[in-house]
Amino acid sequence: MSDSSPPSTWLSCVSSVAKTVALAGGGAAVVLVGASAARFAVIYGCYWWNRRRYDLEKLGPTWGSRAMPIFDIFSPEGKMDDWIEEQCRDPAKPDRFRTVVNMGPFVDGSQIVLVNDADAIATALENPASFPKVPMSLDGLKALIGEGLATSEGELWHRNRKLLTPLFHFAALREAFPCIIDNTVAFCDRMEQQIDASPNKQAIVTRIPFNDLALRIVIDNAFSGEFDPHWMEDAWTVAVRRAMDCQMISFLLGPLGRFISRQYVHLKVGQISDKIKGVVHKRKQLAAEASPKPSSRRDLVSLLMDTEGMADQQRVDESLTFLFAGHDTTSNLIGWALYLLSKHPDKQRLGQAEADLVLGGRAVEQADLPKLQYTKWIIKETLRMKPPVMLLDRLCREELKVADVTLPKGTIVWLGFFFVANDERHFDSPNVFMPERWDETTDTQTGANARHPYAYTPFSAGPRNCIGQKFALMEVQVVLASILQRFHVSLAGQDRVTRVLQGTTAPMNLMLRLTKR
Ligand code: HEM
Repeated sequence: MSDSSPPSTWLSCVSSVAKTVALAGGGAAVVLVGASAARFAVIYGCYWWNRRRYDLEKLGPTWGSRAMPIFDIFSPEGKMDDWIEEQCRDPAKPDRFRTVVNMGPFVDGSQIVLVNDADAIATALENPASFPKVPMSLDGLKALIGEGLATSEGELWHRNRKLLTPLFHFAALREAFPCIIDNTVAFCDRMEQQIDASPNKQAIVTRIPFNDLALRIVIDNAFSGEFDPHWMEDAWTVAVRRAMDCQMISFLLGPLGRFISRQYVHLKVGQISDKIKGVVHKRKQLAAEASPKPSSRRDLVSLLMDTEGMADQQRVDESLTFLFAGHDTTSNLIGWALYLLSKHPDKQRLGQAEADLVLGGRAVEQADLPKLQYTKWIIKETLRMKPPVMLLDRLCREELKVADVTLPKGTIVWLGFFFVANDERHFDSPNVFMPERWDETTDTQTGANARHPYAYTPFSAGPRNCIGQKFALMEVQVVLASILQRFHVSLAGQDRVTRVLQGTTAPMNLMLRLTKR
């Protein structure tokens, strides 16, 4: 078009482009809304049809009539958790209303039932073939971490579990210890510098610095620190956020949504995978040149490299799994523990007194861990009251008996660890933060009164329990003892902390004030 074109020609050109874009956008929106509405109609239709198979009288009051619960778990207010807690904790409710709770439809139209019964949880977790992970939930996770230990099943899972178990043996944990303490001391030093530099001699911290610390520890342990932790933190945070958003899109739009969201998540996860592949190739090259490895420690990558016949993609997926499973969980546990300690200064003082007695002025050593008993109880109690994983979903490939209710094949069960561990049928005064309850010398729930072994399973149980449990407990014990040794922790401002599900259950709005002791 020449410079001399009259302005009206320009205008009509722009306006027709705008019209076309608006029409296309409007059309797409109509298609999306129509597709979602149709999908919901089918889901609810299937759900109402399915409900005939249930003795609804025996399922507790329903949440599902209000909404599809799967969407509420993404809401920052955590309304559904509060509702469940209300139901489960109300002593006026008949027992069975607290044991089996009708949670409404799953995204494929099947019935979700929350199961708060230790016997039923035991049956489901001990028989993964009859009660596998829910394929549709796994699908979302696979977009993020591929087909690693947490998302694989059958023979592949079995082989990988056997292969990766040595990473968590006593000797391997001993090797991992220096990296945990070095990162923790550096974290405490940074906090002290912030306090010294601030006019009112305090540091205000959210849950982010704990997240960074936990991620650094995993990166160092799994990859011998071969990544830039800042880059990895940012990339990982974006990837997890995208995966959470995309789960919603896949649920809303079905297979098409799943396809689109996978591509979107992959744009970020692909960058992380490329970095991991880079480490794998570097190690291969060094092995070929018979050069010494950058680290003589057997980290995750070296273990994966030494496995004959393992494809590089499998190595990447296992690495992503450890990044995912190994840092959000522990950082949230640290955040929740400090939150509870800030609300219970008397318990905090007991933890500080123990740190003073065992450590004096020096850093934690591995031999101190068995002596830091009170710190261990704080962790156990935090895992009971504020577990990073509140429940797990499973698909019933066979009937599941829960108290006097039989759930038919095809039911999606939510195994409510959290609700069982906060039920007065298993724990006295469950709403009270009482680390001392874990003192085995005074525990009244022993012998014939022994607590049900599945009444407290924050790391899950059975063959698919958490492989990183010992590592996580060691890490959190070191971090908490070091913080208690050096700082007072209190809430900065009003308590606005709520639970939010971001992969794991995180303390949203956590704002702590650290001052030097
Ligand atoms: C407070 C910290 C942690 C908590 C509460 C926790 C909790 C859990 C739970 C409940 C499961 C079962 C998930 C399911 O069946 O769907 C699990 C599995 C798993 N966890 Fe952890 N975890 C923690 C820390 C860690 C760490 C530090 C690592 C690794 C370094 C790790 C690695 C894994 C892996 C790989 C699985 C899958 C195991 C399998 O399926 O065989 N976790 N975790």
